[in-house]
Amino acid sequence: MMKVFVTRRIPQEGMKILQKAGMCNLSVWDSDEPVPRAELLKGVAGAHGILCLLSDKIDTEVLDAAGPNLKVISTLSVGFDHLAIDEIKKRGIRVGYTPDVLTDATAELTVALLLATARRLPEGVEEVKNGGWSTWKPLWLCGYGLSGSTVGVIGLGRIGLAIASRLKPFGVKRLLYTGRQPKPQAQEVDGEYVPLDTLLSESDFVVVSCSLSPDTQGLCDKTFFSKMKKTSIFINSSRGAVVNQDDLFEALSSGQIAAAGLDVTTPEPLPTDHPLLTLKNCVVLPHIGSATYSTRGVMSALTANNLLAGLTGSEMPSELKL
Ligand SMILES: O=CC(=O)O
Repeated sequence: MMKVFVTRRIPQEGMKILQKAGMCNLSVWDSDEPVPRAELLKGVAGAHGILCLLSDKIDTEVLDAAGPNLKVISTLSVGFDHLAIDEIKKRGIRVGYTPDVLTDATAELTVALLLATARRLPEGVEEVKNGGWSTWKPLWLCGYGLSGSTVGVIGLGRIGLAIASRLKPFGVKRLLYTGRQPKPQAQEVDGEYVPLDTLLSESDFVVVSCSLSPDTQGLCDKTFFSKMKKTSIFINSSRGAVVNQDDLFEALSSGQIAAAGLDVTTPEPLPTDHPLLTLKNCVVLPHIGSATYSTRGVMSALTANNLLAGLTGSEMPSELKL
């Protein structure tokens, strides 16, 4: 039997696959809350496989605690910035992740967040509840629309492209994008590859959909926001650390940009007394991009199948090329 540590309660689709395989000695941190670090270090000792989440930092200390048996780390996420990839590669450990299966759900959520932010839905809902809705007023709760607008996507990967193709039918006039290189798939959305400065100065909506890497860490800072229009909206559904949140707070409170919608923050959860939460023009969601019942079930199954393939040395449905 192979020893497997699962760092959280996960949708049953994945657990059933692991149990049915009959080859795993399963140990599960059976809670909806994250495993404490000390329990993680204890739980992985001698493990052949680790099934983890994006909230578990898998670094040298965890790899050392697991020891030489460790063959595979399978993460229930498309992002892998929580994994010490260089060290994992050096040790010959394989990594499974969950691309593609969460693209639609995450793109949908990003569009919902963009519309909610641009049309000020949370503020409107609040006004209805607190009696602020006195009558129909021509100048009240006005926001910004997509029709005739320019949208800029930073990182036109799987999710960025899915966001762009959902936004286009709202009447978007120009779709700009940046990234390491032009993408042939951009044709599907008439995307124009432009320098970042052009994207920032011409877009009415700036949507961040890139992965977190040393290149993108802190990319959205004071200089970045200073290049955006005063009427433009900033949306991030990738990773919180792409944004300098102090600079974002400044840009939002000074009127440098119109509004921001974030599905990701640093840290997560964002403390309830965080300055960003005092702003009416900032909509913050609790990292729910992939949170549909069906998507989470499919992610769970894929994570389990990746893990099993890693344990048996066979081809993984979704292996991260290291
Ligand atoms: O953020 C979510 C993921 O990486 O799957």
